[in-house]
Amino acid sequence: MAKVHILDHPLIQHKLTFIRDKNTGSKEFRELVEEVSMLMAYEVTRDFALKDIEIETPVTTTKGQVIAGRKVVIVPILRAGIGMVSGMVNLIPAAKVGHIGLYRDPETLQPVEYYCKLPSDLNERELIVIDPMLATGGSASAAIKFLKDRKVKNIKLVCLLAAPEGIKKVQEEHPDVDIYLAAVDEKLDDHGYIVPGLGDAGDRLFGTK
Ligand SMILES: O=P(O)(O)OC[C@H]1O[C@H](OP(=O)(O)OP(=O)(O)O)[C@H](O)[C@@H]1O
Ligand SMILES: O=c1cc[nH]c(=O)[nH]1
Ligand SMILES: [Mg+2]
Repeated sequence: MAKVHILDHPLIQHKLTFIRDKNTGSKEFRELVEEVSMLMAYEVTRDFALKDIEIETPVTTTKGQVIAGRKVVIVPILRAGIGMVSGMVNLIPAAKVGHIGLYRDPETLQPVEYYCKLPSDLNERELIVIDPMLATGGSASAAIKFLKDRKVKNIKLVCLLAAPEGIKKVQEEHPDVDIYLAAVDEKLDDHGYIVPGLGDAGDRLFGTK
């Protein structure tokens, strides 16, 4: 079974509190989501392998370590996942970015696909799927299945908040995918919103209703 990593770093938890606050406006919300995503990228890349290289300092020759050619694709689930891209790309600048467009039907809560653009060398790369919200898990699970159908093997899922239902669904359907979260919330409400949550992540990022 894949691991669930809760990233309880004080900086992440501090910023998450203001992300949750309904009085935080779109500008600050966007900035905070970017900052938390960057901090999360730091943990998500912790298992990246290093290789030794020789360099010259102004004083002498020495060995240094660099990341061993790990190729990454960051895949935001549109729309809300877009809010996490810049923070992730800041720390993994060589990453390509693929997009999967899914929205959750408000009646059925089922994911509906409307867009896909992925790099052609997808299956030579490690994939990091990003979306602020893991609620029923339908969207994340569908996005991961979509990628696996294209023969991708190494996938991680990074979300800000999750409900226990969403974690369970992804773990059951994709036991090979590690999940990285800033927090696990209590439950879903009758409309499939995470409680206490942060509301509609896409609407708060983009100022829509
Ligand atoms: O786990 P689930 O129950 O599938 O819910 C989570 C999904 O819902 C939200 O997207 P939404 O459908 O609101 O689309 P948006 O990003 O365009 O706002 C969120 O960003 C996830 O993609
Ligand atoms: O709480 C939730 C659940 C799904 N999508 C959101 O944006 N928020
Ligand atoms: Mg939304």
